[in-house]
Amino acid sequence: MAGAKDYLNTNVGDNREQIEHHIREILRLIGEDADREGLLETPARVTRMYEEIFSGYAVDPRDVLGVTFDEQHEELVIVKDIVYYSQCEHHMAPFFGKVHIGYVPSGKIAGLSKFARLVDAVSRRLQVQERITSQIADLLDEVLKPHGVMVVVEGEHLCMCARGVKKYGSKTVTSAVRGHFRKSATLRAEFLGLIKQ
Ligand SMILES: Nc1nc2c(ncn2[C@@H]2O[C@H](COP(=O)(O)OP(=O)(O)OP(=O)(O)O)[C@@H](O)[C@H]2O)c(=O)[nH]1
Ligand SMILES: [Zn+2]
Repeated sequence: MAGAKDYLNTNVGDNREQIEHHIREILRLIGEDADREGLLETPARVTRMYEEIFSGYAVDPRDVLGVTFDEQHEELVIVKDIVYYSQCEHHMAPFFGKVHIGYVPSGKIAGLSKFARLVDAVSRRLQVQERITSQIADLLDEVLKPHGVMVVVEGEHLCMCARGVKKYGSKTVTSAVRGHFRKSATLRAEFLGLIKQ
């Protein structure tokens, strides 16, 4: 199980100046004139974009789930179609899609917005889709201690479209199951049926 140090690394904004400097160097090294008008603000813009797309490094996802409520609803709860945007750790190219989360509470529920915040905290970093999927399942399992959790993630990877094999439109689907979902094909089928609607 990952500890806080595996999640909480840095606030990108604290390194703004150095990042701008290195982006400027990259512009120069790919053959651009970093001083031409159209590029003058680019290092600062890219750095601001990094602050957004890598904002997950400033967050411990457990804090996101910090507020929970005691509630005796021990039936399936699904939060589906949560949009995420991440960067693959191999090429630093975007991949994005939807996350579907189902869980069966065992006395503790989380606010619905917290599932979306959890998705952002885990995906706004360099990632692989499989790890996003299992980290969300493990964090929910750890914090809510539910009877079970199932997570399905759909993703389109630009490193497979814009370059390399150039297979535009192919989708990757990953899943993670914990607790009762592992044992019960009926519960998995109920979850999969409801996320398709
Ligand atoms: N499993 C997994 N693979 C990913 C993900 N994102 C990117 N990749 C893959 O990471 C692999 C890196 O392969 P390498 O052979 O080291 O890199 P490459 O030469 O750029 O590979 P090609 O993309 O085949 O040109 C590629 O097959 C990517 O499609 C992800 O989220 N999960
Ligand atoms: Zn990639």
